[in-house]
Amino acid sequence: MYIGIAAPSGALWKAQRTFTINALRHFGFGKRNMESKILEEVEFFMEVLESKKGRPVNIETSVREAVSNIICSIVFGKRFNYDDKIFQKLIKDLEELLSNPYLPMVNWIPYLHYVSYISDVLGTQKCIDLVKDLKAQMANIIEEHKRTFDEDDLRDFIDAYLLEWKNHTRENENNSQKYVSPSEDNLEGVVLDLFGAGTDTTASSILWAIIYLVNNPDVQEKLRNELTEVVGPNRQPLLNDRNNLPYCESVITETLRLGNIIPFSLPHTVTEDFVLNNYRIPKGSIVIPNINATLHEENIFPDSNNFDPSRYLDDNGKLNKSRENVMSFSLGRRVCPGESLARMELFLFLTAIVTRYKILPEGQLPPNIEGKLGITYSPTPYSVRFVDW
Ligand code: HEM
Repeated sequence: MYIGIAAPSGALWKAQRTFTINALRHFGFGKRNMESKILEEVEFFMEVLESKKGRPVNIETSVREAVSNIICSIVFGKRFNYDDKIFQKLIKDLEELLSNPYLPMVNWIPYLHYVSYISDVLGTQKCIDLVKDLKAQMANIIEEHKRTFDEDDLRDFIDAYLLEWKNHTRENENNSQKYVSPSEDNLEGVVLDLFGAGTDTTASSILWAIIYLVNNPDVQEKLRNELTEVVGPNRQPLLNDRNNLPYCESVITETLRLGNIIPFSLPHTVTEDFVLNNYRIPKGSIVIPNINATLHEENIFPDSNNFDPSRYLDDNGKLNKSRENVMSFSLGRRVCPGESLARMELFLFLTAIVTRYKILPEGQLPPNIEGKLGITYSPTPYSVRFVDW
């Protein structure tokens, strides 16, 4: 059975989420020492761009691999080489799963699963097979951890989870009042959720940022000017520089808004009957938060289809409050726990690229700004050129 973190509710969800957030923090999540892990990966990624020598390149797979390696190093305790066949298969399977255009519909209307008994027109059977396959790959990694587990030397998230499970089992043996805890059965699901959520989301956001910069050369120029004025042309910008780079922060916020990679968040279930604007919403209903509508609210984001980072700046070029209305990570108790990591990754990758390269279209026309909707909204494949400034 697949449980993970994003799917359950109630006590099981709470136990999974609390444990997961604490364990991720222990391994550097949201802390400054994440910076060196991300920068190590930025360097590998920049080597890929360097090797293209200004020729057109579709960087989708490289971006996904680079971003994925960061969550892999926290959860699995290691990064993979980009030509590692196992890693390539993981990334490919994940991409195929999340890009199925019918998957959101099947999530919202679960009865559609029955259609797959007649024919797999919606590709759901294919998705079930992909999840099985991905889980089997997670199981292999977990098995390897169990073989080499040492509770005095925790290497990563999987080890921390194994220890937590072991401790709860010991305690429950001596305690007649059993309580919900991370269970070993669910480890594959949790690890797969973290791998999926930590890979696809940020990678798609970086790919959107590049599209917007190529489509808006004036924004690219302004961003590069800010970086060279504040940081200089030869140094990699660091997280400490962030407060002095308001235009850069605005470009990232505008990418999160317009890129809008999870337009309908995740479906939530109503736990009690309630009334909203005279509509009765009974307990058990599935509610689909329309994040997309909030990100295109014309009163707050005038000319909302336009990529305009300056909307987050006041007359003195300082950040204003309107960026707090960009709810790409959702709100409330289920708000995305990966926000701070995602923002660090976006900042370090984007600034490394723009400090070093001018990004140009492959030919006459810039890449298409229409994306494709699966579980996430990601860009259609494109190629661009990275040319020394
Ligand atoms: C630009 C990047 C990202 C965006 C826009 C994003 C957005 C979201 C959104 C909208 C949700 C649904 C929240 C809800 O149910 O109300 C979510 C959930 C989640 N995200 Fe992210 N996310 C991003 C990156 C990440 C990263 C890097 C991780 C790494 C661990 C992550 C892990 C999760 C998890 C585990 C959940 C489920 C939380 C729960 O149900 O309690 N996300 N994210």
